[in-house]
Amino acid sequence: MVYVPDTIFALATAPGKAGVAVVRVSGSLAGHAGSALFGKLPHPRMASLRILKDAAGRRLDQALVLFFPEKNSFTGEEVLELHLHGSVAVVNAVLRELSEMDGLRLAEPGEFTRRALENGCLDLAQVEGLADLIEAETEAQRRQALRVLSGDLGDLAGGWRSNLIRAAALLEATIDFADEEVPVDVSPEVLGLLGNVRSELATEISGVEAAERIRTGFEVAILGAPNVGKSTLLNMLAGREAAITSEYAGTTRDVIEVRMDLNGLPVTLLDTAGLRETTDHVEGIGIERARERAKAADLRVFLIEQNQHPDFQPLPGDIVRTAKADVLSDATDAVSGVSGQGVSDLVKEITTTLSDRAARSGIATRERHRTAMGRANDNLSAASAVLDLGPDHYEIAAEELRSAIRALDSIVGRVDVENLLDEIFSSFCIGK
Ligand SMILES: Nc1nc2c(ncn2[C@@H]2O[C@H](COP(=O)(O)OP(=O)(O)OP(=O)(O)O)[C@@H](O)[C@H]2O)c(=O)[nH]1
Repeated sequence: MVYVPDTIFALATAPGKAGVAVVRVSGSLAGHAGSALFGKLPHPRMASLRILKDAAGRRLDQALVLFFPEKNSFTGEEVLELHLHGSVAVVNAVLRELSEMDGLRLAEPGEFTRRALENGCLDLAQVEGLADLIEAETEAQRRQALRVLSGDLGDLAGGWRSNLIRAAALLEATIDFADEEVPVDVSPEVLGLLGNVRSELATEISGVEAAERIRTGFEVAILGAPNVGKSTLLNMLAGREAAITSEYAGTTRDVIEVRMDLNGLPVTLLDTAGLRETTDHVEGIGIERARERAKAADLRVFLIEQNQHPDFQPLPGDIVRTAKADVLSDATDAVSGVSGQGVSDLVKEITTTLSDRAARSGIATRERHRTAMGRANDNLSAASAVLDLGPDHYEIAAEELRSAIRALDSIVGRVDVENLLDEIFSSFCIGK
């Protein structure tokens, strides 16, 4: 018997009051469900305004409906989209009606996308790109996610794969004809192919860290002595009173985090406890935390009082500013969280520094990709090393190439990823 998956349905838009709410149905009974709700199905992929009715013929809503035939939809299955009036009551009534139809059930989180993957409409990297696109809050995140969703990583891995398959084929041919006189030495060509793939892998591997930062956000820590004005500056940057400020030194004790969009870059600003020697136990813990978080941050902004020597060592690339520019006679390189003096300049410098780092990102965006590329790279370096030992060792080199191909295949989900799927899809919301 052929296994037919259930037909699933869910609200695809955010729950709550809205102008329009979209309910999506996917599976072999999607068309049936549509006919039951509003009669004849519209032309494939053409919007049509219909009256939806329940089984007893009572009106549920007037809605724009779309029908996508099998193989011509996001999931690869028949898909029905109902663009309803976005009220809780309308959505609930339609979901209730669908749940009463035979063979239909509510979708699990990410189940639509999972079906798209299973039906070959998306590869695994694209699924990750889609998850990132839905999470995207800033321009940099949107652009990066869209690149992965478009399949660029799959294309790149596909190119490496073809090169490695050609290299493996050359080796296999030599192995198969080992007893005969082989006129050509294949190792230069094989080494050339491996060299190209390895250098591209190295570039991509080195870009993952920056890409991860774009995904999860850059951390910028504001540091300085107590009372120098760190919290006031953070509030000015955040545009709201995120941190408590006061004239008492030692006000900020724990690390305060504010997420913001800094000219398209996702940034988490950290306000930290003022750095000083203290006998106060709780303040001491805060200062220790401040130092640790600041060390791990992507960038540090040091605020110093005029004419005071900081008792800390900025790292290369860190930003140093004199505090309280508004009360200084010479406000060069100074900033004020009270008057706003120097703030746009500071924002510009933070943005430039982080943009330079963001520019190092490649197409691969996750630790999972880095691990797979790293494994492939190790296999290829092992293969290159044994190739130099002569044709007797080609068998081992070919095995290393096969392992490298398997590692690269895991990026797009061709192999070895069953155990990852639950983890990846659990981060999706229902209806996606
Ligand atoms: N004139 C002037 N006063 C400021 C400025 N920034 C902060 N202050 C004042 O300095 C005092 C300390 O400000 P905070 O922002 O709480 O300083 P902080 O560095 O976060 O202090 P801790 O939490 O103790 O580490 C407050 O009374 C602020 O009003 C500034 O740019 N100009």
